[in-house]
Amino acid sequence: MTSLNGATVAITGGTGSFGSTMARRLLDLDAAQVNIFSRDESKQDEMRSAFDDPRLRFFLGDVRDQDSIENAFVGVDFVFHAAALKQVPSCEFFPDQAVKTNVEGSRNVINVAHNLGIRSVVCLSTDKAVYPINAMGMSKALMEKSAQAFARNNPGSPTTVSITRYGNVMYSRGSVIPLFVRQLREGKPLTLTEGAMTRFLMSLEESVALVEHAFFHAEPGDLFVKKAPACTVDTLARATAKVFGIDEPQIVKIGMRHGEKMYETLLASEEMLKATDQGDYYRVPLDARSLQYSVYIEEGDTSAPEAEDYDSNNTEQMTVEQAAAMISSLPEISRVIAEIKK
Ligand SMILES: O=c1ccn([C@@H]2O[C@H](COP(=O)(O)OP(=O)(O)O[C@H]3O[C@H](CO)[C@@H](O)[C@H](O)[C@H]3O)[C@@H](O)[C@H]2O)c(=O)[nH]1
Repeated sequence: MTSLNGATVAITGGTGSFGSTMARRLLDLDAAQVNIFSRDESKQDEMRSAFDDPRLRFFLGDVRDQDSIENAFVGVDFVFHAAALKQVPSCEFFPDQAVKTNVEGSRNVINVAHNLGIRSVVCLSTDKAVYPINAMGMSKALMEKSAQAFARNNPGSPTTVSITRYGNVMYSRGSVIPLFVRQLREGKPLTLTEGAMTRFLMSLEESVALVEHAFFHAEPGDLFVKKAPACTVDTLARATAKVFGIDEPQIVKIGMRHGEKMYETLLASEEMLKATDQGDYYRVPLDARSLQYSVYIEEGDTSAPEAEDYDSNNTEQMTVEQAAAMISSLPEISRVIAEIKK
């Protein structure tokens, strides 16, 4: 199989922002069947009626429960694993829950895929997994490690496990752009945590293309990172206001939230050293050195070269105009503007 045409694909967390965008893309690519696996029956119901496509199948379950995963994975060729606890504050308050879903749940997904001989599993990760300071990022970092350890320890597996790591996806559920839009519509000031904070910005549509690439081209344990521009939160607030014709928005400063960083890193300098530049993204191959204890201790990497990391401060920085152009191209923004005009 060299394309997704005619393929059966399972998406864990399939009702989320990423999962449902991927589902739409797969249907457009003529996938034979797309299995949506998630916990929330009402979101499944909404998605069922919004898509109205018999190729979508819905499976209730939880990545913490292997039996429920198996149900959804029988006959599947590819898995996109997007199910996660991803809110920084909730993981901060309930870190053990983040471990159960993001670490143990991911391991279950990989194990079931391996047992069923599924061709490829792509695990969704985040820049918050790099030099993590909050429980969400730490649990995602462990998910990445466990995916890589699977690849290292199971060279004969029929299943290629890889990782795609992204920065902030614009307009994803619960994120800051829809919040700014709501505040603008209600005539309220924009709440700014810390104006100088920077974030990578990318759209869901461009992000899912990398998952497709990983399905077909990943070597076991590969990590793919989508390159993206960034901007400060102040620029982001002004750009969102500009899209609605407001040049000087009212802004209140609320201060940094629990577990936040001033900037995010998509690739650590150590990863950057091994990365190959593939145009729109970087590929970091698995470090497949034997972890046999003496080799690990006595034969480190002697080259000790230097590299910079790839972070939201040293990537391309957008101006208000550039960020506004990016925001106004989002389908959600067109919908809001059409609603306002009604
Ligand atoms: O009222 C607010 C809320 C947020 N921010 C700032 O806006 C930026 C983006 O915030 P948000 O959209 O909440 O995203 P993050 O907290 O950066 O996390 C998102 O982006 C990650 C990828 O980096 C994903 O993994 C997470 O699931 C997702 O919530 C941050 O600098 C916030 O400090 C404000 O200025 N005002």
